[in-house]
Amino acid sequence: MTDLLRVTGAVREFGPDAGLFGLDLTVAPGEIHALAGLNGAGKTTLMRAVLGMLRPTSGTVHLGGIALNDLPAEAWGRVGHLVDHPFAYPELSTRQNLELAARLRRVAADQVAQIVTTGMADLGITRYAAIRAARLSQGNRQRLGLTAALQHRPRLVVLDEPTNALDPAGVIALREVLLARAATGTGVLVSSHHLDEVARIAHRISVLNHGQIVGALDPATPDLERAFFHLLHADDEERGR
Ligand SMILES: Nc1ncnc2c1ncn2[C@@H]1O[C@H](COP(=O)(O)OP(=O)(O)OP(=O)(O)O)[C@@H](O)[C@H]1O
Repeated sequence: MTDLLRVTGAVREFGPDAGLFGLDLTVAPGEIHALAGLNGAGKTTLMRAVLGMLRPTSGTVHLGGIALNDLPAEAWGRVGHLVDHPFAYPELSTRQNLELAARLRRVAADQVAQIVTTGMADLGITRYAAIRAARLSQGNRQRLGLTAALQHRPRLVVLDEPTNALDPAGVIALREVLLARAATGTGVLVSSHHLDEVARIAHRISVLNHGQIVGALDPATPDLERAFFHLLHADDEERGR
């Protein structure tokens, strides 16, 4: 089966210790692949490279077997992402923002209302449908961004620290949506600092350190935190740090 995402040898150096340094990664259909790593390890940079927001100086990114440069515009309608801060027009309501997001993802006009209604219910923001984005709390703004990333039922989902600012109910709602989507073949690349939460949803956890994947964690490992630091320390020792 073709991987929904394949990154091969991605390099993008910002400095001797910052960027991506020959990174390989895949996401298969139905797989939730989590990235864990300390601040500055390169998780966001990797996601930005995957989404064409920055260009690796070498290496390749393929989505559904097609190189990023050759990807037809409509293929982006099968991708959903939330990287950096959730974007929303402050003067538009939650529903209006989501309608726009759906149209940008090429959802047919006669399906937009239904998709937005279902998306808001999935992430628990229906009661804020008529509220202007400028008035939303940080967590509800995050839910709006997540709904925009997920409502059009993309085949590949890329989420950078999606539980940021979410309350426990939001964390559970997101978990349920991601698990349900993966069960129907969606591939998910997700970064998080919350190893316990990652362990609940991920099929695979890759650990990034200094722009490289230095190992994998088994989500069923009882003491994930310990295993995570063990991998990091072993890598740092190898690098002589
Ligand atoms: N556009 C840029 N110009 C220069 N340096 C950059 C740029 N983007 C990222 N970096 C640097 O690359 C490194 C990796 O940053 P990145 O944001 O990918 O880390 P991260 O793993 O997502 O960290 P965090 O967990 O803090 O979000 C950092 O040292 C960062 O300062």
